[in-house]
Amino acid sequence: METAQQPLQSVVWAGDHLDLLDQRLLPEEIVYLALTTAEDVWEAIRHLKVRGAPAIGIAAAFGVYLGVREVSGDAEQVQAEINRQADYLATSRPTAVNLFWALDRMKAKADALLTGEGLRDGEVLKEAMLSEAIQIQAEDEETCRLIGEHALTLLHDGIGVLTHCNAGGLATAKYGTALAPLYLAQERGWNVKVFADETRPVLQGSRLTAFELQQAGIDVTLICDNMAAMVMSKGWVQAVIVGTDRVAANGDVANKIGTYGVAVLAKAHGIPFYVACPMSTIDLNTPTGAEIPIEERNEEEVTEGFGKRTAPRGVKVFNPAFDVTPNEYVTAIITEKGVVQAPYGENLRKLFG
Ligand SMILES: CSC[C@H]1O[C@H](OP(=O)(O)O)[C@H](O)[C@@H]1O
Repeated sequence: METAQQPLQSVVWAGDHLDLLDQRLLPEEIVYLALTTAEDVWEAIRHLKVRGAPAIGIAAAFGVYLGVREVSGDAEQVQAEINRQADYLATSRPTAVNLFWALDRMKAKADALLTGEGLRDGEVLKEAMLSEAIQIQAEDEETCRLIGEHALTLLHDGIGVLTHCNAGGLATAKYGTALAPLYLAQERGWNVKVFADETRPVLQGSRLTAFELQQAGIDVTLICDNMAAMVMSKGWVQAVIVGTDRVAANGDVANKIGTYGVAVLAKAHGIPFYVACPMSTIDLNTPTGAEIPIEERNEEEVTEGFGKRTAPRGVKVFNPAFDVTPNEYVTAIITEKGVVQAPYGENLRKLFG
């Protein structure tokens, strides 16, 4: 799926360091940071320089390699450091399961080489970690393309789509999850009108989604989060499609704060609410949304903005970065293996075979 204007890549392996697009500076500045240590990657994830569940997992995978590449010793000594670096990177953010999925995959790869193939050479193991991180990124690009193909079967030429936050190329290896079908629709010459919620308080919608889609030449209208109801009431939206950071085994969906409200509005207006995600975002080990850890972030994200303080000093602030949409509001979950509908408990388990 080649589009005229490909979205910027958020994570780029540069041969001996990681070039990472500092998404905090978008849309005004396009700045790539050269990361050389696991600490650099931890800090980039924590402070949303890189964000979006798949992109976080990809960055963390490279972070494991950056964390062990200077270590000397045999394979067992290097494996111990791999596990230590993975456990450290796992503390950067709590909600997006792709972070833990990617780190577990790096640890499992090392374990398979040592126990399965009897690897003893530490240098070979380090190179295997780099290869695995590169593989994770390459697989995510293909996964997002497939998600786009399946999602497109639910949309049509001339449709109005509303999305919340950014689940585009900036949140993944390329193409995105929720935005993937929009790029594909453009390639097919469809006329799709997108309404992008600005997504307070960090404004991923206005800063990132509106930026990505405008760069791609896709018809996007930016709205404040509190305008979604009116836009739906005017009949301008025929589908909502969002990404997610973790889908529980029963189909409850954790996503950017405000998503639950959009899902309730969609139901109230009889509009389908679709969630697009790779299987790596589906966490069968978390039974329901109640068990998904919800990250709370600094109050300054809420009280500072537009270059000045926008709230009285000392006021109490609640700043959850995510909320959970109960599965009964989810029309379908779109993955690289196809579209999943309720009953989610049974059908998500089937997805994994
Ligand atoms: C394709 S995952 C995108 C997902 O990640 C965002 O969260 P954050 O920007 O805080 O990393 C948001 O929940 C998006 O839906």
